Amino acid sequence: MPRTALHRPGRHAPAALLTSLGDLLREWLPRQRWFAGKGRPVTGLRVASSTELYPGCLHLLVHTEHLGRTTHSGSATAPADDCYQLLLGARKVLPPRLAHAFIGRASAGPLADMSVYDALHDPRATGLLLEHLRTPGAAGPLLFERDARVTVPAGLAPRLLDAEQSNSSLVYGDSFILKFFRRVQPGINPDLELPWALARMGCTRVPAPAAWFGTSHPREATLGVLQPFLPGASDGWTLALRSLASEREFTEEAYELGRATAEVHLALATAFPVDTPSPLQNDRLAAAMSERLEATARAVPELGPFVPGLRSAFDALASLDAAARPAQRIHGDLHLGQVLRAGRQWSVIDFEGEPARPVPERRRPQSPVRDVAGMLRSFDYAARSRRPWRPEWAHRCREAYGAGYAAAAAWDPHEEPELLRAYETDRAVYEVLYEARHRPDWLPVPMAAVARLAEGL
Ligand SMILES: Nc1ncnc2c1ncn2[C@@H]1O[C@H](COP(=O)(O)OP(=O)(O)O)[C@@H](O)[C@H]1O
Ligand SMILES: O=P(O)(O)O[C@H]1O[C@H](CO)[C@@H](O[C@H]2O[C@H](CO)[C@@H](O)[C@H](O)[C@H]2O)[C@H](O)[C@H]1O
Repeated sequence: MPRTALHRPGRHAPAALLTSLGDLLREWLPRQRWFAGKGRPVTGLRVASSTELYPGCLHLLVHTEHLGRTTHSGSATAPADDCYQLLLGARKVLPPRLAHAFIGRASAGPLADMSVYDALHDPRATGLLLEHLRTPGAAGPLLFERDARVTVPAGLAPRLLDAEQSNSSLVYGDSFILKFFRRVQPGINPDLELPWALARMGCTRVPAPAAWFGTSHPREATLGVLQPFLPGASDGWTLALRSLASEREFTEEAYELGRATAEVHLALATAFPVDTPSPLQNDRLAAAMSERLEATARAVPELGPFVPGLRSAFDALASLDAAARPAQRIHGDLHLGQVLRAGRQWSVIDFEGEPARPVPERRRPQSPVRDVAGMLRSFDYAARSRRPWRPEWAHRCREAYGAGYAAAAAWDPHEEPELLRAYETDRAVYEVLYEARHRPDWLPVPMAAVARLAEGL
């Protein structure tokens, strides 16, 4: 995957650029949906890499520092230092068609008196990104690579998706979609690694990466992945809400979704054989889940009263013998928004794992039950996100999903009730923290599940 390229810095020294951009970014970054440090002021900013794609278009990797944060794993005030990928434009006069992308006017430094904007909204900049992906090679520390068997036509019109996302995505001519990772961590991103390996195995459940780019400086990291765009596809969340609104069943779709999940798991187990398959240690798993529960309760006080009830799910897991299913590579953040249906075929996307976890942890083999629990929680999310609540709808989806999974995998996740309950509980706890940080209005949705799970229901 990403090879090493020579580092050629941009025209302006990072420290000088910061004079122009520091104040603007300190204010703009925390307002972005993909900004992970919600609720904590940016206390430090550093430009780790700058590459001038053309005069007035800068590719930047920016480190932000915050006051401590509560991590997913429990340490209450871990030092927080995140790295973000930005594509910025700077113009003397911003044309009205880019007004919505305006970040601010630089008052000092090399960009003084220029209007700075998010260049992912600028077809000239995003067109050039596609051109680099079409014609692999290096641009400063950036290295563009492509699957030589795929032809990417020139001149495809770019459009930025306006979905509420953890990253930013650009659709090119309804033929390809480029995921531009926002929060960058060192190492290969599983969202390139897993679909690439699955595609090589002939697994058709995943759009195969056509091209990708990364950086070698300051450390190797994946920055973006181009895949075929599935035209006319709808995501599972939209389809589930549509089914609920029209009081239609979703069991057929859920069954097929179960099959698709199992097929992806089987393919992942083959593509990434675990050298010495050791059974997962339930007591260690339960301890990690309890730790996340405690940490989340510190960050979201509403969770406090439910902690003892929720912990009983982890205690039950700890007292079990080793899990029957060996650990393997999994999706890691499976929910209805991560599956696309085109015709009758479900495809699975976004193999990044839980965005808040460090990449090495996301790449670790885990129980496939974690993914199953993610999807089951998602049926519950859909059923509870609108009134009247339809718990029986979610229940029927659950059953159908398990049956579909068992039909393809020859084992039924419902046969491991303690493990499933522990993973569902852990997922609900993750969702509480996610919603508290990113979408506080949605907090009642996972909290309703928390109340139910704490009662052992
Ligand atoms: N191959 C694809 N074809 C069609 N639409 C896609 C494809 N990949 C992603 N999308 C759309 O882009 C959205 C965001 O993609 P996703 O990988 O989930 O990004 P994020 O990690 O930012 O949430 C999806 O919900 C889906 O609507
Ligand atoms: O941005 P990602 O898709 O990687 O995932 C994150 O955001 C999701 C919300 O967009 C969040 O999912 C939660 O809400 C969904 C409905 O919007 C629901 O389908 C999921 O079941 C629920 O977990 C996801 O947890 C988060 O990682």
